[in-house]
Amino acid sequence: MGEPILELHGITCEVSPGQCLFEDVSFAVNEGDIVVLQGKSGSGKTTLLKCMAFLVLHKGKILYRGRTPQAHGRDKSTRESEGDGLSPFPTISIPTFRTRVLYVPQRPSLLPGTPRDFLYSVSQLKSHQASYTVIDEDSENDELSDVFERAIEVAGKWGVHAILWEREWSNLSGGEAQRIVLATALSLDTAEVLLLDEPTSALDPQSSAMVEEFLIQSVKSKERNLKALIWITHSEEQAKRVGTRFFNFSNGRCEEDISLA
Ligand SMILES: Nc1ncnc2c1ncn2[C@@H]1O[C@H](COP(=O)(O)OP(=O)(O)OP(=O)(O)O)[C@@H](O)[C@H]1O
Repeated sequence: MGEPILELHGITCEVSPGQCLFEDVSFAVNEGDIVVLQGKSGSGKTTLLKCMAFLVLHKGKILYRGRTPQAHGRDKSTRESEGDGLSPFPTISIPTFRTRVLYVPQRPSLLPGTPRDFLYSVSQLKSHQASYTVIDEDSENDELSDVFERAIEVAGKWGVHAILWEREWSNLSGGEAQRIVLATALSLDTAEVLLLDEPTSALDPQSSAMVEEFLIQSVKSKERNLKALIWITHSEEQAKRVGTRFFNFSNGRCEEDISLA
């Protein structure tokens, strides 16, 4: 097995001073892993995903490809002067790290405009563009329209009509918005790890099965950057269908259940 993609070392999170939600969460995510996170409502699953994406303050260390994102972000000369061995991966910053280890919310909350506007805005962020080989304005536009076509195609396979990309977020159903958010994350194709927060919670069983199968195949595919998933679900059946590793949150701890693997 190669180097882990992501490593959590002693992650501890306090939601308010002195009130620890969970402590000392440690595990490594390897290529091909679909890590299922389960536990009672309020146990801290979403908060752990947000810690992993550096969206919530925490203690402990998170390594991406063997380094903290901050260390990836230090420039080459600084790292050399510190006697730091150089990673074969390009330097990145925290915003770029968040595109490689991408948090996908259950549903978009209060987003303005349409999904199409959203996809174009996200694609144009510098952190996302760092992943593309942009040579000139024409190739940038080509890349954007490729991403958009891919997103429409992926969502189309899950029964989302192309016209919905032009509709305001506030006028989409929960299930439509959920599939569009997921299709956006997949079509951007920047992430090696997707942090999925109950990705099918608003879907009917048939749509849910299509999304599950697509995500499993995307991790196996060598054509895309995606290499692993962290997947929160409240469904035992879904956990068994998709998971390759299983973690449970209970009493402020997050432990792997190796009997299910
Ligand atoms: N910013 C915050 N300030 C205070 N408490 C918070 C904050 N964010 C989350 N919490 C609390 O932390 C606990 C864990 O929340 P979290 O969303 O991580 O749970 P969860 O396990 O994902 O729950 P669910 O299964 O219901 O989605 C909850 O009690 C929540 O109210």
